[in-house]
Amino acid sequence: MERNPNENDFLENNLPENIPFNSQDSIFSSNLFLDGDGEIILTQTSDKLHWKSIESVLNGQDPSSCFGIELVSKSETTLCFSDIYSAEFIDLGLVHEASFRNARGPLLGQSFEMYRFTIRGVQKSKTQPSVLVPSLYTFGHKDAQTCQMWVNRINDFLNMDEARPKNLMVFVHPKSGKGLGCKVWETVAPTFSQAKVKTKVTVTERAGQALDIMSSITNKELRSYDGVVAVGGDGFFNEILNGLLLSRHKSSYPPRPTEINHPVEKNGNGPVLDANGDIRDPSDSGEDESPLLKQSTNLRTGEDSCQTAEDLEFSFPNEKFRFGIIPAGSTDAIVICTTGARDAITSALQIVLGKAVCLDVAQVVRWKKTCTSKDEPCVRYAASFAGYGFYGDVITESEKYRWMGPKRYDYAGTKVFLRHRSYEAEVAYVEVESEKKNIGLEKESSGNWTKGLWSLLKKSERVACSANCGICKTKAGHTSARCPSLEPYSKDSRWLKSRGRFLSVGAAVISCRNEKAPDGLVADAHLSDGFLHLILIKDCPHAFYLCHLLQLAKKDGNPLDFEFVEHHKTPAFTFTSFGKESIWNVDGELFQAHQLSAQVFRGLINLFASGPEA
Ligand SMILES: Nc1ncnc2c1ncn2[C@@H]1O[C@H](COP(=O)(O)OP(=O)(O)OP(=O)(O)O)[C@@H](O)[C@H]1O
Repeated sequence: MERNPNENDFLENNLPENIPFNSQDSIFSSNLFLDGDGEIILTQTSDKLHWKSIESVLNGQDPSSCFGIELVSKSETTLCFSDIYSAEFIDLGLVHEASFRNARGPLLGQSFEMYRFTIRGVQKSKTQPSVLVPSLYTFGHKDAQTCQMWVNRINDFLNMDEARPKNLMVFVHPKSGKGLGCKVWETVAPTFSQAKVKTKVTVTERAGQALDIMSSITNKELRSYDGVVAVGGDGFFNEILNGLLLSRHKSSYPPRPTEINHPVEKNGNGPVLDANGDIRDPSDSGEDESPLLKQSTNLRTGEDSCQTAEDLEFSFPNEKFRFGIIPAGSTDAIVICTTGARDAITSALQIVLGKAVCLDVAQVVRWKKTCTSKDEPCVRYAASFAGYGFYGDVITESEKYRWMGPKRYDYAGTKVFLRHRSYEAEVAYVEVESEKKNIGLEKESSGNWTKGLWSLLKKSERVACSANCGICKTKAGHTSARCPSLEPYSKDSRWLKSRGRFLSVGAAVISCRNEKAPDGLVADAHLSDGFLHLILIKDCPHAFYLCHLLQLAKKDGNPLDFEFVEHHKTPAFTFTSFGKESIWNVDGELFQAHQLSAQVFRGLINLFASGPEA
């Protein structure tokens, strides 16, 4: 049937009988021209756009292959509104008919001059399900008004979606990773303008600048934004997170190590129970509170605070205000764990589409910087990891070689590994009921450096975090940032203690997947499970430690299934060093602490991300 592409007409109530649309679903339909394809019928339903080639509609056949010639385009496409981020009118121009592909390559079809509009959406990469790829469709019609009407209809839909950001603060770290921070931003900036998201961009000139801006911005101004985006690495994200939380998150601190009076001893042979455990409620901190601790309590109750009532309104978790990360760093573990990919475009698309995922955040409180310094609490928030010993030494060493870029971690890691130092320390952590059975199993299978039965059971129980993760969504749990009255642990919580020589002490908030450790340090850590995954690596022969590191570097490896490795899921722990060393690594940044404690706040922040695809 010969059709003139300029004879576009509305087909609603006028569709030929053989058009397989459910007319009840169909809100609106038009006969349009799709660039690179030909005439189509575009239909809008309550949640998607759908188009079908007019040829296939009229002839009831699929024209994607004809006489051995394969059409480049598919005859039928569906685009959910949740996957669309832009619709734009683009005036008069050429629109091309379907191109054919034969053995010699694509052949161009006829072209027509028409008014046009574009729709931009996303689709999953065929090879990597977590990677999003932008898609662009150009439609044509002889009548400008028809094009404009479609653009308005689609934009009305997109504007109704309150999850999508309209106004964002963006911080770009130009020297991040390989020094490509600005280039990365230039690559993704068009996505934000296409999606009509306003951005206030600051390219940092020094370390600490983003923190200063985030902490000094008034809450009123902050509320005019839908979130803040870091273009950089984990350390840069950490700086922004701290800038926002340090002055605004209201909570009492976890107890200091000296407050854990009678923790249950655990000398590497399973726990020894002590009925006299007396743990003070951290909110009853007593008279010897430091000024900072007092300030925190005041912030919580609102008493004697220098902040105005308006300032107090910016609370956490905050459903509206989200964080975003566009990866440009050396490790980018937070991006990999929250999007499943290390891809700037994927991150940008997830941001403009308004995806959301909750993230646990650890509050790390340093009580003593060195063994001789005075008690003075100093707080840092961590979104991925806090570690001592090996991890602290690697970060200290790697800072000397920042000029090497991401390779500095390999070099520093090798140097520190060859030194094979261990550190005397004491760690106390809150026992979690559901974890008791694991400790029992661990004890039963002890006696070997590897854990035999225990490792098999643990491996089969592993559930990695993924998009729409059931574990992260469970409301029940020992801790919830959504309910500020709930502390991560209670007055009755029992603390267990481990003292000895450690190669490292680490607490992972998330799995910490990265390109060097494909499953992360803790494969079954979740974005919002409400746990710190405490990993204690006891002093062991050099070769055994190497085995642990090799397992860490392997896909489906078992880095924690060694007798010298303890893994405890806990909402809080304390740490005291018994040597001179006191270097911690908090989200990849140096933090000197001789005595510290940490607690996790479940789902404290929201991120523009959808979680990794399984
Ligand atoms: N303009 C700047 N010049 C120097 N340092 C900066 C600047 N802006 C930010 N920083 C600091 O640089 C540190 C490292 O940044 P970032 O995390 O982006 O890079 P990275 O260390 O290469 O990546 P990763 O943390 O993923 O390993 C952060 O602590 C950040 O505060």
